Amino acid sequence: MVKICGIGAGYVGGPTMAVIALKCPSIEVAVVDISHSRISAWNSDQLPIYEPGLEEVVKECRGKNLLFSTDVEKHVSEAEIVFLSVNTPTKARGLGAGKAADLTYWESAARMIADVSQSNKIIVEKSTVPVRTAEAIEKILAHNSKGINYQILSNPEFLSEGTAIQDLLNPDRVLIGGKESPEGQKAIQALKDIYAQWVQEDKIITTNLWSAELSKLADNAFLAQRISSINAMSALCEATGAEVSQVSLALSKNTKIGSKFLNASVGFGGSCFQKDILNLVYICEGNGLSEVANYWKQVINVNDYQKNRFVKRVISSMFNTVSGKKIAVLGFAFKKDTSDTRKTPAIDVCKGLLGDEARLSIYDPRVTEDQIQRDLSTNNVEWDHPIHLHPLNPTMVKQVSIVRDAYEATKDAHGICILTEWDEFKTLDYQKIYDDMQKPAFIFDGRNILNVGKLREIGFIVYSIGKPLDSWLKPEGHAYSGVMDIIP
Ligand SMILES: NC(=O)c1ccc[n+]([C@@H]2O[C@H](COP(=O)([O-])OP(=O)(O)OC[C@H]3O[C@@H](n4cnc5c(N)ncnc54)[C@H](O)[C@@H]3O)[C@@H](O)[C@H]2O)c1
Ligand SMILES: O=c1ccn([C@@H]2O[C@H](COP(=O)(O)OP(=O)(O)O[C@H]3O[C@H](CO)[C@@H](O)[C@H](O)[C@H]3O)[C@@H](O)[C@H]2O)c(=O)[nH]1
Repeated sequence: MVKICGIGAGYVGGPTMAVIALKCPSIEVAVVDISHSRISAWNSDQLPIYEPGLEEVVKECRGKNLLFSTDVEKHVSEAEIVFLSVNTPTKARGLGAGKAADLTYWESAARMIADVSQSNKIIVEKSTVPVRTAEAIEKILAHNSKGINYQILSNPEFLSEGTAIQDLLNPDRVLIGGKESPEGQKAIQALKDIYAQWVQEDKIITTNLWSAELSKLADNAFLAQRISSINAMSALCEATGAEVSQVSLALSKNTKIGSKFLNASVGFGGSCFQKDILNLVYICEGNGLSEVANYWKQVINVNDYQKNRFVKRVISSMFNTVSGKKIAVLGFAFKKDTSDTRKTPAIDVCKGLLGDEARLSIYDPRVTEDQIQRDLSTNNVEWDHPIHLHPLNPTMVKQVSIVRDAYEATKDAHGICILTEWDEFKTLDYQKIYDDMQKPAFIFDGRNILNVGKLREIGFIVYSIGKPLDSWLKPEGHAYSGVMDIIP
């Protein structure tokens, strides 16, 4: 039986390797991680991450051709192909801090591979890495090769959280970058053979290493750029009386533009977009391309502007202060159908409201109390490191209570902020919620999921991103005096 090993049992490594095991019963798949808690969760009924369909895939394969282990060295040494899916967060300190990718986890995995290998291996970069990282890993491996031949491939992952299993089972494309040498081509073919078990051949694209590495950064930059573009339009809609969902609809019918990633929101979140764009900016700067760097940096600036704008809107609408007022926060995950909170806009919005001394009552159907408290008490640069590497016992944020349902969160509240588009928020009994709130009762819909007309009929004062303003709310230019930016 062919043995493969996935290093890193996170959001990418876990689901990706599980789907390979499902689709390739003749391959033995070991998923390894340095985190004991993560591995024991993968071996339990409570998987460490929530993804629709994941549990079924894991249950189908675990104990047959899929195993999870902390014995990293054993499984790496036995494998013919090693997939690297370790985290590559933004560097927090030193050269390139705040922009460059932190390759500490990546490098330590590469050194470990060099130490324990006794046979030829194909090393597959699944993590998102700066362009030319394959060169660095090759240097580490070559320095300690003991005559072993390593072929490095770049095979970036394009899954989205919340739809990871669907995306893995039915990808738009699989991208494999490798060397043009005969050995490189042979390695590409070996990886192609795995994907070909369930992906149509014409969807498997092969390129050189650097194109594959850069394509992943470009992909995320283009997606995030669309969201910042529509979010920028949402501000203009509010100023002019246009409605952003109507503008999106009109744009989406242009086949040259297409319909996806045109939902205006409180801002994009997730572990990838900001980190990968910052990395791209850093690489551009390093290559002397300051205009290109500034172009992409603007995508993040608009995202920060959108989050700031939202907080200022809440505070200015509520008589320029939320001090001591109860604000219900519905949704904390960075998008629906995931428990992931990395870089969720909810963190910045909540911190902004806390900065004005609001009392927050937060409800999210999937995110734990402990996670929310950690996120609100941890400083920004540590967010995208894995949870189990965060400091223990963070200081609890006192003005925050985390509750078990939306009705409890909104009871006696002065205002509601919708920060994640969970389906259940669309069907709440808003009449009951209104009756139980302080008056005037405000709703700030950061995801445009609610029926504004119906809410106004009930009596709410409503703000919905990019929609015509309630007569109560002032146009933007006049609304924000005296309220500081939450994200400098
Ligand atoms: N999350 C996504 O949706 C997504 C999608 C596509 C690509 N990516 C990229 O994939 C990579 C992984 O992302 P993730 O979200 O799965 O991260 P994650 O933090 O969920 O998982 C990474 C895991 O790697 C483990 N790890 C770190 N160093 C290790 C080592 N030396 N040996 C063994 N295990 C080690 C960590 O303990 C952690 O469990 C990143 O580069 C990310 O940019 C993520
Ligand atoms: O029209 C939209 C679409 C998304 N979002 C927000 O953008 C963020 C990212 O969403 P999404 O891209 O769906 O989720 P991710 O799991 O972060 O997936 C992105 O990041 C992954 C990691 O690199 C890539 O693999 C995927 O292709 C890429 O879509 C979330 O906060 C969404 O709410 C919007 O505000 N408006």
